[in-house]
Amino acid sequence: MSQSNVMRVGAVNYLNSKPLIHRFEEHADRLAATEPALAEVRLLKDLPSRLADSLAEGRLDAALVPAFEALAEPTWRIVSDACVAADGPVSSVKVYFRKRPAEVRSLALDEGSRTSAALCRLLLTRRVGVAPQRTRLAIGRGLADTDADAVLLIGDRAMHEPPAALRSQFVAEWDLAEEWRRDTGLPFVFAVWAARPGIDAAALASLLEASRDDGLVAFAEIARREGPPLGLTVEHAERYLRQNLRFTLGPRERRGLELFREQCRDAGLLPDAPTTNSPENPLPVR
Ligand SMILES: C=C(O[C@@H]1C=C(C(=O)O)C=C[C@H]1O)C(=O)O
Repeated sequence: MSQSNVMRVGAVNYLNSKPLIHRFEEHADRLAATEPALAEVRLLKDLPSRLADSLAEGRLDAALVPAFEALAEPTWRIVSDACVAADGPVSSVKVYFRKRPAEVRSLALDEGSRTSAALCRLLLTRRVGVAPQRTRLAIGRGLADTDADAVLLIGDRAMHEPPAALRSQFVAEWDLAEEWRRDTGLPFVFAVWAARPGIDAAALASLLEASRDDGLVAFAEIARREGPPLGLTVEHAERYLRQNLRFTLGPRERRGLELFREQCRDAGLLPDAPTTNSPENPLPVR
């Protein structure tokens, strides 16, 4: 906990995370009556990659972080079974190829991503044996701003179809959760709630679970509020929340996450050492 007894919680600022923080402040106020750790909770929103950095640097006490970072950082705990996952196409994590995957030498990676960036590298290595030079695609940039052979886009900006003229530059397109599912038969977990040591994990978990459970029955309301400002129809936004995404770390999601950890270790993207919530330190059970 920070010195002032404020619990600083960071959430991803994409549409895909809204159901996880539905009426978060109201739930925090209600639970504060019985949970002293929740007496003062502050919610901040940022890109997933920056949330992981802020948690690592002590600017946050807990955050919805890229699953890859949660697996990499041994001192964090995954504190909730609320997550951002997909069991089939996710529709907001796309790789656009200017060359056939086996010929890719340069890869531009969305600045907001850590998990999808690792998954993209993993799939390219495992499927076609390439390890391209990586560059960063800054958050304000798009497909037209890079001439990399392949480009990873995630989140809200990946939900819009590229205009036809731009699209014609690309020879292939991967939806990474769909590709993962094709190879493994399992869901893919993009983000999980992680906390620094010393945080009242049980109190925080009750808040995260209450918000998520409320969000799960509010897709229509969230889509109406959040879709149009992003340039999405309400129907599109609701379909995305309802059909593409999964918000609970169930047994299959856990298996997907463990397999991702194993494959990242095999590929040298994660250390061999025990990491967060590894079998030595299991994932939270509902
Ligand atoms: C499904 C998505 O999941 C996000 C992808 C992340 C990543 O690649 O590191 C991190 C957090 C998630 O919110 C998306 O942004 O489209």
